[in-house]
Amino acid sequence: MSTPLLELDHVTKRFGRVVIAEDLSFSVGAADTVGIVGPNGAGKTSLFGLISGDLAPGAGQVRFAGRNVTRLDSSARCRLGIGRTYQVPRPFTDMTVFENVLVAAQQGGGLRRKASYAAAARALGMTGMAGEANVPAGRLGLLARKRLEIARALATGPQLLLLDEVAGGLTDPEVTVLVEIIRGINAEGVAVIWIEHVVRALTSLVDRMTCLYGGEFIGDGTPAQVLATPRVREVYLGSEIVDASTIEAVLEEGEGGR
Ligand SMILES: Nc1ncnc2c1ncn2[C@@H]1O[C@H](COP(=O)(O)OP(=O)(O)OP(=O)(O)O)[C@@H](O)[C@H]1O
Repeated sequence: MSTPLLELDHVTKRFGRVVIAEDLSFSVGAADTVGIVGPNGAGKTSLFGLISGDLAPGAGQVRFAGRNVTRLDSSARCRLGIGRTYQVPRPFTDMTVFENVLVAAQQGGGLRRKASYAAAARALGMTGMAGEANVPAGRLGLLARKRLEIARALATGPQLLLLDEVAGGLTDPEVTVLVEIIRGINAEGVAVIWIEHVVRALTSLVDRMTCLYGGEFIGDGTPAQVLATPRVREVYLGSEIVDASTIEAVLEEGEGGR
């Protein structure tokens, strides 16, 4: 079997008494699509921090493309091919869309002038933002801001793209647009790990789903398998984020809801 693109090996992280990651082991292959669900405070964004290098684990190892990256910071990991979006995007609002993406290609991806322009243009093309290249980022609507956030991550040239709740706040048709953009990125060979509360968006894309709760995985399998897991249903029951009827509807639509 080929080496997975990403491997977490018994990773643990605590902030004082708060357990963020408890002995997590997890692997993702090249071009895989993995969805991560879990209630608020489950440790999902922190998991991204551990993968991207924004957080250092207390114990365990993170490997990327067969290399131990545990001690590398986020900029070094980004240059190796781990790109991420943030739950609260912070574009440079006075800069144009193109300039924002160019900065990501140069600062995040470490690309030089000509290559950075090409990467920025490609990222805008893949996210459907080419027509807004000269618009100041501060003037964008919500969907365009989400596209820009993805374009910024894409411009760094990732082999692995971490998406943190990019569908939040969008209408159903907008979510569909976003899913198609992500599908297109994945079709280019980029592995995607997507944290999302909008379960329907996830189930329309991912092959595999995991559920995080209290810093532990309580489900890992196809979306239908995970959503049918009693423990997963239990933690979501009464949740305002994903109600039981949404899970039922996804399950009724069949394996993965696709
Ligand atoms: N720097 C920090 N110091 C202390 N506690 C932290 C820190 N960062 C996160 N936490 C705590 O760790 C837990 C997990 O947070 P995290 O943001 O990873 O959860 P999440 O699953 O992404 O939640 P949400 O769905 O609300 O975004 C929370 O209890 C949070 O308050």
